[in-house]
Amino acid sequence: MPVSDADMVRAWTHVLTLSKLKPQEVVTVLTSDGTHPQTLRTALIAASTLGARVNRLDLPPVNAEHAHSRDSLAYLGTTPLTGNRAAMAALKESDLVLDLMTLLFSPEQMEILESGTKILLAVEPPEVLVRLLPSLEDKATVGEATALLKAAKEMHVTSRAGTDLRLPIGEFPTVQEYGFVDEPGRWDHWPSGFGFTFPNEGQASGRIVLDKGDILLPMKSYLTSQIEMTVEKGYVTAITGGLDADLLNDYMDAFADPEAYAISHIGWGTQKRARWSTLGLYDREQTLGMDARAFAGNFLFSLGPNNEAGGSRTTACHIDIPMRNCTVRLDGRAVVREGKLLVGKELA
Ligand SMILES: O=c1ccc(O)c[nH]1
Repeated sequence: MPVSDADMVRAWTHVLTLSKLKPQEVVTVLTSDGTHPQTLRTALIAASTLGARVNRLDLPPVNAEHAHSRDSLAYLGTTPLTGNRAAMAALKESDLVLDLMTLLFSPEQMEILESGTKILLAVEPPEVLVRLLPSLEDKATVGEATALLKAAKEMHVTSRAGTDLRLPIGEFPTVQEYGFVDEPGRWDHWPSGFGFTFPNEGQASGRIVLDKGDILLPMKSYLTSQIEMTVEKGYVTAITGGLDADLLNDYMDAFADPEAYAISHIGWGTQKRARWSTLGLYDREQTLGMDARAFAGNFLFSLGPNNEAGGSRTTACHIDIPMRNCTVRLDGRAVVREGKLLVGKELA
């Protein structure tokens, strides 16, 4: 559904206000060839109207010779900022970077954040951005979830399909994604609504059974057959099943990188306005699939890099896998039960 410029300016104004943008602060809008023109046009208007000093930094796309998908999260690590001192200097001198290109999981993103610059990623199409406008309630819900994560020593994920995955945690920080950047040095993604951490290096173990309807990203596919993964010492050591498993194995083989099989971030969706079924209503290249990552009650895990949380793995291959109908326990206490997000006294 098209979105009017007026609605998108109002949406940007809402998000920039939640991000505590002040007059005279420097905002740099980071763009590349895949940037959505309406998202860019309305970001510039909203930021300028709020009194910010607004720059635009347009960088050429990279990785075309490697990536098998045009999804901006499919091939990570190197970005147009790699080795680009002038661009890095401009971004580190900015108070806020609106990333309409995708720096996620890049060493450069971490370096910019360490300078105190805030980064907000916004690459979903305007109608998804407007439908999943962030709120202070989202921040509170994600904050409750990550507070439980922070206090826990082990995440244990099970399902009727056969998943039984043990994930010792505590070595890495938790990450909150609630859609705006209200503190210096913070990164976030608009739209979102989930929290996560990373398993202690080399300690994830057990079995994951992806069931029909679970989602693979960046494939943007709903499984029509089960995929079984064996997890040993933090890595997926076997991926078996039918055609869906063959397709995943073939895609991951292309990276020829054993680090691609490491368990990366682990958490669950808390966004009640996102839905499991939404991905099926979009063409593959229209969306990153953030509804799939954020829908309340999913168990979201990923394969590949962990540099986002200070880990040393920066593999280019990144697979996000939101699962339905899982039970997620933290030190024995359920936070999600058979795909239903538990809140308030249900968490007892
Ligand atoms: O917002 C995101 C998107 C992808 C990802 O793997 C984590 N967070």
